[in-house]
Amino acid sequence: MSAPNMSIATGSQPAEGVKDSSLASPQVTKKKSFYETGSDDGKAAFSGNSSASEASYDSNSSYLGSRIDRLSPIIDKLKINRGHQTVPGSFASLQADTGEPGEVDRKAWLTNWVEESAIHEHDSSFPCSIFSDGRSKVAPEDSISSKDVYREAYPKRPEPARGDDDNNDNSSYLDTQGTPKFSDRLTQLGYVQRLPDIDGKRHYRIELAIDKSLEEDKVRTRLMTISLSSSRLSILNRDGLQPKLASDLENFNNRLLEIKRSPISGYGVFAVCDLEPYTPILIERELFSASSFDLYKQLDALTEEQRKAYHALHGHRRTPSEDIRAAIWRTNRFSISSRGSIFLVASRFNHACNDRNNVNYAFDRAKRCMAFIVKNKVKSGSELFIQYGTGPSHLFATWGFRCTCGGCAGISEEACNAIESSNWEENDSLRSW
Ligand SMILES: C[S@@+](CC[C@H](N)C(=O)[O-])C[C@H]1O[C@@H](n2cnc3c(N)ncnc32)[C@H](O)[C@@H]1O
Repeated sequence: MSAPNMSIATGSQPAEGVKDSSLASPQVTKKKSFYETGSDDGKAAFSGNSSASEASYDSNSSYLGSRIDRLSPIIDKLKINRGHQTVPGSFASLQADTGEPGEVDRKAWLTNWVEESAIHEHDSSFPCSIFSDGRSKVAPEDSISSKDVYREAYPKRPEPARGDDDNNDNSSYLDTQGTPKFSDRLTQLGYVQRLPDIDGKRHYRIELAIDKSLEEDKVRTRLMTISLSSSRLSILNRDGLQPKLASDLENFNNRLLEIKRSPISGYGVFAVCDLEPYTPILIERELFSASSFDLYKQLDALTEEQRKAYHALHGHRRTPSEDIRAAIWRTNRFSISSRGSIFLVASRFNHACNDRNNVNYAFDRAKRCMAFIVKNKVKSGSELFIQYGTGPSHLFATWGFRCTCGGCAGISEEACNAIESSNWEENDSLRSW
């Protein structure tokens, strides 16, 4: 669809504050700089001399309340994109035929460059959103997109302009019940400010308020990005050990999985309902991460309750004299950047070889949490397995157990003896992920 009268904010003029009356609160009682309400991240994002960052707003506004982390000033990045003719991804734009700012805000949306055309800036530059991590472009997987903002701003897509047949499809915005898809998305339109016309075209500054919880809502790993608000999970152990978790660990149940005794060995993790492929079943923050050099220091830093939970984990001693604290760490750690991280619930996953393991996992470095998803359909009551190592010999040499998963041939007595007599060569393999 082309938008012949669309114009993009240049941001070349300083923002004077919130001009728009419906996106920001009409009753501006207190003007406040974004520096005051943003998180540290948000502050960093505004460390440049963007005039937009000086914008004032009503901190009590439902749109720009304290949940808002930062605005995305359009202006700085114009220089970066100067001279380019196209940019992939989304950017802020305005719908055609807007009038006064009051009208503009209702029609403003983020639009996708690939899908829709827009009029370039007079200097061929493009407005972009700025993220606190310094990116200027909106990646396809970012939650900030035309549809997000659009959905936030409008429960229903407005009627297309007369004669604009291309614009008649709500399917990407609304689900079969007519309610917005992804309504959990939290991107919000900040405000729109009319600037002086340039070359007879209307010009606006558009600022996007990105809800702080937008980033917090996502768990990003190399396998998947999970939107917490649309998942049935929250990050377990996010703020330290949950009360009662140490004592309840052995009965843990998050309505997708539970810990209980396993026919394979000790405790295991089991599906409590039928699970579809790729269902996230557990997102758990690490209890701590350690190397063999600072393990005891990390353990000393745990609370009493955390330590109790740690000591309840299974620990395989390689020698009778091995310190049980080290044995527990070696038995349960997940390898992350050459350190070993402990996850209390995830420590109960048993291993299965070959196709028997049905759970994948990957780490979100920013949030320090491991996300587990099922690989294939899993029946309620089935045991959930991850893969620790490459086969029975490796498992025995590294963790000292003989695999009984049923998915492999196991390991013979002779092979075990051979490994044992090789003097338990120091094998520091970690479970990889
Ligand atoms: C990280 S723990 C897993 C949970 C453990 N079953 C428990 O009770 O806490 C690893 C230990 O579980 C046992 N285990 C895990 N997978 C196994 C398998 N496939 N066959 C036999 N034992 C297994 C071994 O004793 C291993 O050292």
